[in-house]
Amino acid sequence: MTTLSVAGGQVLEPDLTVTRADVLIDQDSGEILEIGPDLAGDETLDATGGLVTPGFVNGHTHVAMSLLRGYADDKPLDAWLQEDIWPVEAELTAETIRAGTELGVLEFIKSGTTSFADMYFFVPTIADVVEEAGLRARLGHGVISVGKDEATVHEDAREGLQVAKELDGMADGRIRTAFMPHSLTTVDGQYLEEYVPKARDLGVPIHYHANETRDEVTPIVDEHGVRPLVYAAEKGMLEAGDFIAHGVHVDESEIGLLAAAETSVIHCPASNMKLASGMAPVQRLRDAGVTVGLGTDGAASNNDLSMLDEARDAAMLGKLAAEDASAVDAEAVVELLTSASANAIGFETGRLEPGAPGDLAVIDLEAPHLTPAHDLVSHLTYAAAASDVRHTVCDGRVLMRDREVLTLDEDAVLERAGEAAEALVTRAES
Ligand SMILES: N[C@@H](CCSC[C@H]1O[C@@H](n2cnc3c(=O)[nH]cnc32)[C@H](O)[C@@H]1O)C(=O)O
Ligand SMILES: [Zn+2]
Repeated sequence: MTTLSVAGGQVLEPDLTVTRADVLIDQDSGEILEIGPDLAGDETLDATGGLVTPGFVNGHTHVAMSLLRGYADDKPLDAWLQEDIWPVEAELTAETIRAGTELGVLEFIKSGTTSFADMYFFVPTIADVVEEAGLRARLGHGVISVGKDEATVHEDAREGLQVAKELDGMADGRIRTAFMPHSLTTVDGQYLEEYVPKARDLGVPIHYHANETRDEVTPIVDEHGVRPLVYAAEKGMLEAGDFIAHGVHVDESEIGLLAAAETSVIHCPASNMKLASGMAPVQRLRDAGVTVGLGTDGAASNNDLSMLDEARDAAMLGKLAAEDASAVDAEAVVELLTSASANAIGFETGRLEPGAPGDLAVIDLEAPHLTPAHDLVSHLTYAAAASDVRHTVCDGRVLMRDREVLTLDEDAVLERAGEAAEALVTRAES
């Protein structure tokens, strides 16, 4: 057995108290062995002056959209997708996806994120990059029917099932999958009826965008006479382990449905603010017993992939939505950032305790904006930034040491991403 000791720091425990301790990880199993004083390991990571936190869990993203960062801003969801994003995405290739995924996961590692859920195209390529970079992910192929002929939709849906089946368990189990119809309005009901049961047979969860904008709610109410999440339940898409992205425009009956079904919601505050979609009722969801995770969504609607930024946004927006400064408090936000997001996407990560996966980040506290240290949970929510992350560890493997990423060549990734993005946009605009 080889071991890694993350030594000399303060450790954020699952009950959100902070203890001076070392964390010892078995690098063969990837699990945390012990948390306590003076734990020597074969390899040591210096956490002196730092806070050891669970690696952050990004519950909803489209990681390769990093290439579209800053390409199309300042539009609402529907126009943004149809006029700008989809025409460019039509030109994506596996090579472009590789470059964009490398760029996105580089940003994850540099900002302390160790696991994420992703919906996109060319998923086997995404899985290869995740494996090499050393992260943990739940991956799925986004299935859309609008604007496509029937044969193409069946092909798309079959690819969704195939990805869910074949990639599950890859990278020593760090890669899990889900079936991911894009949303309740972009996939016609007949396809949901046909393919959701097939995904159930594979035993994978279902993940989709839901109730993101009012324009997504109204057509379902008009056409089917029920709220979107009632419609989702009718289609078999609201079960324990499933998770929806956004959940902005949900009414009390839908909140009750989510809680009863044990379907989670991934809150994406930056994307919701930027596209002016609205504010998810995070406090009401949590009060009703719904598991709420946190996600960045894609970099084109954020425009960064830092979960610490997302944490602050979640706190600020949560208070505004509830018109209550005590809503979505710092402790709730740290749960959203770690254990709750992990629970939402079906991972055991997000907590530092013996037996849990060795996924963590060390935050450097020796900075003006993190001084004094009255309350480190408050600092994580309100004051810490991506650039404060000193080390990142996933499954017991050091992915970043002293801000040097060990699993990717940073300069090469940036260069390839710049070239791929430029070529992509040129293809789309010619
Ligand atoms: N196979 C599908 C791909 C879907 S991937 C997931 C899609 O979600 C899109 N997306 C990104 N952010 C959002 C959002 O906030 N709401 C809805 N869709 C989004 C993204 O651009 C991508 O097209 C197809 O043939 O089009
Ligand atoms: Zn999305």
